[in-house]
Amino acid sequence: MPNTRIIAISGGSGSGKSLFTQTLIAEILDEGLDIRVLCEDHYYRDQTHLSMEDRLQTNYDHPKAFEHELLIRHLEELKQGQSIDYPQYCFKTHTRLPDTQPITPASVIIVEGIMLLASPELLPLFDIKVFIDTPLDICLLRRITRDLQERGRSLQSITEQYESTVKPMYHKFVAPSRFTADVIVTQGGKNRIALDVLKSHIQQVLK
Ligand SMILES: Nc1ncnc2c1ncn2[C@@H]1O[C@H](COP(=O)(O)OP(=O)(O)O)[C@@H](O)[C@H]1O
Ligand SMILES: O=c1ccn([C@@H]2O[C@H](COP(=O)(O)O)[C@@H](O)[C@H]2O)c(=O)[nH]1
Repeated sequence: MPNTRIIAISGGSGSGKSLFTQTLIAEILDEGLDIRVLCEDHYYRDQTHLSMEDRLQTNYDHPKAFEHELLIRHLEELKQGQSIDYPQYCFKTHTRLPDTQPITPASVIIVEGIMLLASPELLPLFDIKVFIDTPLDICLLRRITRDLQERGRSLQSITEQYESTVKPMYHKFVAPSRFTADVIVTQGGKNRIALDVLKSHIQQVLK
């Protein structure tokens, strides 16, 4: 697909990346414009060969936890006008699901995820780099609620994982990656002005 634009939306876990992205996508689709979204989470490595005990030891907040090779290949294929088999990931079992979902190319693709801007191999693919800058204590409060409700987690496992990997990896990888961003967004997924700025950019590309 000639001139495909790829927009990366990154930030800490619980910063509001998904809400921001889903709000943007819904408003663009409402206008009848065509756009795709890929979540970096779907590219967590397949761990079906590991026991549940071993899967619980994985550091999910390290760039190596993601199969970025596959994400790069998929973004390149979409840019070339080819469809991809989008992986599906289960947070409860910490591994890929057997089924994939076909995704067809579009002129604008949004990718969202924690390590997108912390991974030098991905940066050249992005036309716009956005960082959702939310204080870590707010991220944690949101993550607790979400992980209890949606990701089958206990409060104890959330707090242990936060101390052992989420917080240290945030400081090591995610926070410094904000300096690679073109746009820094405060107020999480509800920053109306930032949504409007990106929306008008996307409208210009698509119209
Ligand atoms: N500005 C905001 N105000 C209040 N709640 C928000 C805001 N941004 C996001 N949330 C909520 O916080 C939770 C985590 O946001 P989410 O977008 O899933 O984060 P991420 O994708 O960065 O992990 C969700 O329940 C979402 O609705
Ligand atoms: O199997 C898994 C995979 C990931 N996580 C945690 O998820 C977040 C990233 O997802 P967001 O949607 O950005 O919150 C990451 O911080 C991992 O710790 C997991 O717990 N288990």
